[in-house]
Amino acid sequence: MLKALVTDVDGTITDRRRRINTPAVEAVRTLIDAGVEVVFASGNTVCFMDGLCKMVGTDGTIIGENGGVYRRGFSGTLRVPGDKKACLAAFEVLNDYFAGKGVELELFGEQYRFADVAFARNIDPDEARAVIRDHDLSVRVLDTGFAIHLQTPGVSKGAALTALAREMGVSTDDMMAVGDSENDIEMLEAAGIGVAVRNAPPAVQAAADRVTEGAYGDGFVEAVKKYYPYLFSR
Ligand SMILES: O=C(O)COP(=O)(O)O
Ligand SMILES: [Mg+2]
Repeated sequence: MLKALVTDVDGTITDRRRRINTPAVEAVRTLIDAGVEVVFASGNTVCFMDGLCKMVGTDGTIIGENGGVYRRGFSGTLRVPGDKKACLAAFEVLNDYFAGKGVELELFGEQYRFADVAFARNIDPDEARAVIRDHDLSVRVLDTGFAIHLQTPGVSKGAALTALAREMGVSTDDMMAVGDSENDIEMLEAAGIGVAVRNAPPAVQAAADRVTEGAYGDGFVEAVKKYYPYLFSR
């Protein structure tokens, strides 16, 4: 029996422009009202996630900053496995490199982040990876389709999911995870059932147990209805 649903946010319960998919919100509320725990897992900041949890109606259990932070309920202790200093140092290296090519990097919500660094997708992530490699930096470059993130190794939504499952007293086998992007791969692998929505790139689809027919929020709703048919039979 699936006791918890862990879902990515951007690209999974939104459309391609990041507008929330309202049937996806309704599906989440149906799960919550039936006693299924719903966890949002995102590259976004804690404050963004808190607003989302309040307005959708979850208990505030979150994985944020690609697993760089996680928390059980609104009032739980915020765990911070990520290392923002290392990510910021790597960002400075990238910033200098791209400035030399006349390209300015635009940070996203830096003052609200505890663990990872996010910036606009106006550069090629593979070029950023090569620069990080050349400088021997121990930092991962993640492209979510909405932003580029820097994160320390070992930190992922999947690692946070495993730690959170322990705090929740739920086995990861009893969890379903849904996602759309490379920052979701470890989470899709860690959960008992991993579902990729149709817009996910091939490597993400390959990491999933199932890929939906529909894309974005429509794919999310399809997955929820598939695994919880009894909640949607009327
Ligand atoms: O913050 C991002 O870049 C993407 O967020 P997501 O993990 O909810 O897709
Ligand atoms: Mg996403």
